[in-house]
Amino acid sequence: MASTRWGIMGTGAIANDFAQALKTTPGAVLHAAASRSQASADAFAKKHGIARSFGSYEELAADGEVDIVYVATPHAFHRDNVLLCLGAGRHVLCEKPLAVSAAQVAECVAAARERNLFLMEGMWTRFFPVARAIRKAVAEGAIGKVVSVSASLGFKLEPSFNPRLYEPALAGGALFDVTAHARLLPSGVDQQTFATLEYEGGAMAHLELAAKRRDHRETGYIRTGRPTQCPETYTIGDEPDPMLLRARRVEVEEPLDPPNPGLAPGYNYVGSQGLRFEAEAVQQALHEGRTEHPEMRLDESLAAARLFDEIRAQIGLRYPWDEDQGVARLGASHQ
Ligand SMILES: NC(=O)C1=CN([C@@H]2O[C@H](COP(=O)(O)OP(=O)(O)OC[C@H]3O[C@@H](n4cnc5c(N)ncnc54)[C@H](OP(=O)(O)O)[C@@H]3O)[C@@H](O)[C@H]2O)C=CC1
Ligand SMILES: O=C1OC[C@@H](O)[C@H](O)[C@H]1O
Repeated sequence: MASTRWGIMGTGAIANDFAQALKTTPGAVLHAAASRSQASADAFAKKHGIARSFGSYEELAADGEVDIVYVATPHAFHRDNVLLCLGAGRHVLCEKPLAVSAAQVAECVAAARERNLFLMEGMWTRFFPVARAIRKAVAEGAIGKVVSVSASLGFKLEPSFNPRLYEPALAGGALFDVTAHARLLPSGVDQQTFATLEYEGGAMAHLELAAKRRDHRETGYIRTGRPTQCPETYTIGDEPDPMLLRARRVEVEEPLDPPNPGLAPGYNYVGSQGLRFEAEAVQQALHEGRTEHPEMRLDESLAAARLFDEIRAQIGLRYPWDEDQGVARLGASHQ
């Protein structure tokens, strides 16, 4: 297998995990790491056996021997970091979200397309064997037509765990950090309504009102085998219901190595050993001369960014740069 020289931008928690995962990725070469400080870059490079270390992101972007840069910085900087790399002629894999507004994502996508460079948002779980097996089963009609998907993902994110999550200037908060994984894109508002209700005392209810569903049999459920971010077993198909005559349920299992649940040694985040599937997929796309990955297209990142803008406008979640980006004010389009 041809090799791919990776450059890692940022030396935080996920950068560590990605470097760790690259060590188990066939064809991956840990070529360079960059930090805002030379000392951090050196320490990171030493820990992971990386050949080159740079004390600025600009130096990494300028390294012509880097095949692709993995951007692992806080959300608020993704746009600038991505544009820096693309501007220097580097392919880019950027952690989620690709950027923090639709306008910013559009800038990144335009820059990549103009320069004919590879760009992908790091939706890592999409490349897990189990996720691919689910998509295949659904595409083959194993559970019939899916008309409803609901996703739920939550963590107890303590400020002490990672302060960036509480920092507006770094685009902290659950929307960008966690919702980015769920990717529920809007389709046909007349057909389905999702409502979230907040009760006195803080309780919340999530309702799905479907006007199009013809019969229960066509409802697709995806259940995870275990309560963890990266399950290895999913059951897809109908909700268990004694009234169902033609239930179609399929169990899809693709164990991780080392297996979940739990933190694999050397990693900061649960399931991060699975980052290697994403790295491998990106490498293959590069070797095929692609500028987008067919399983994680840029149009999808754009659509998700528009959805996030909309959610932010509706819930009044404002970030410091919104005035410049034209992100709608609370209620501006919903009064
Ligand atoms: N796929 C997944 O499941 C996960 C994805 N992520 C994503 O990865 C990205 C980084 O998250 P994570 O590694 O947890 O974050 P960390 O805070 O642990 O690391 C971010 C790194 O970015 C660099 N950085 C640049 N500018 C700043 C700044 N102003 N303040 C703080 N750090 C800065 C720092 O590296 P340096 O000092 O070397 O420049 C820092 O170590 C986010 O986009 C996040 O959503 C995170 C966790 C899991
Ligand atoms: O993407 C993520 O997944 C795991 C979380 O703990 C983390 O904060 C988030 O960035």
